[in-house]
Amino acid sequence: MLTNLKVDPEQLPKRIIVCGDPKRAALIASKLTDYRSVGENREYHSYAGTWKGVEVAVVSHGVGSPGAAVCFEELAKGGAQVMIRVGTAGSYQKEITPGSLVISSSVARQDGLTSQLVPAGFPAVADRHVVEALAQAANKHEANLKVAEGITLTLDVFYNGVLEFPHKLYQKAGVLAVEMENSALFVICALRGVKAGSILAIDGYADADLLESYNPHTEEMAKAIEAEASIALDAVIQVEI
Ligand SMILES: O=P(O)(O)O[C@H]1O[C@H](CO)[C@@H](O)[C@H]1O
Ligand SMILES: O=c1cc[nH]c(=O)[nH]1
Repeated sequence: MLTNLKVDPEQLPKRIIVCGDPKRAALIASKLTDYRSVGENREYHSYAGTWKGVEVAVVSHGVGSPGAAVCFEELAKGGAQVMIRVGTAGSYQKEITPGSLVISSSVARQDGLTSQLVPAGFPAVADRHVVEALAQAANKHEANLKVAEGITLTLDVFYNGVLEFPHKLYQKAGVLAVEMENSALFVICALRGVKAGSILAIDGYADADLLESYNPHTEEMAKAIEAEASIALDAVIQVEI
């Protein structure tokens, strides 16, 4: 039994969609045929079912890299071979508009978790086959969906304190968007031999005052999350394992 997930590895498919919000996990799982809960503990809600005839799991990992890392490590221990994160992120670039999607090809590691796992020079990169599968699945999705691909940032901070966020630097460097768990996903999957990728729905501009403006509960976001979920499910069954 996986200790924190409380999932029996025998019940865990090798192709897994991960996402922060347990309610999003339930929503994605509801798209599967014969979906069932295979475990529930803390923020970790796990489901299994089939997508187009292939066994897939959907697991929530909560907010922030440390808690998410526990989830990713246990999934790897449980036999995961592909993990795709279906997340949300704030945009750094004017043309990456709210409601659009970003496929993260690699991550700038500004989280505390991975710096306690690997040296500073260790890269956080998605598996190229997963990136390709996501790009192809996105291409086949509805024509007017905006999808970009590139470098994203993982931070630990969501609401600011007294220090400046590094937003302007990363914006200048061409980073597309910021979120809070991809660094942990890409590093842990690289260490454990799991193919990883991530697709993110953009919920606004990250350099706005989030305490005032953050609202991921809009119809536009529901549509974007629905689209990224279908794209990720199509991609996760395409990758060779
Ligand atoms: O929507 P999820 O997948 O949780 O991703 C983003 O949303 C949360 C912040 O609200 C953080 O977990 C961030 O990474
Ligand atoms: O980490 C996150 C997630 C969504 N939106 C943001 O601005 N930041």
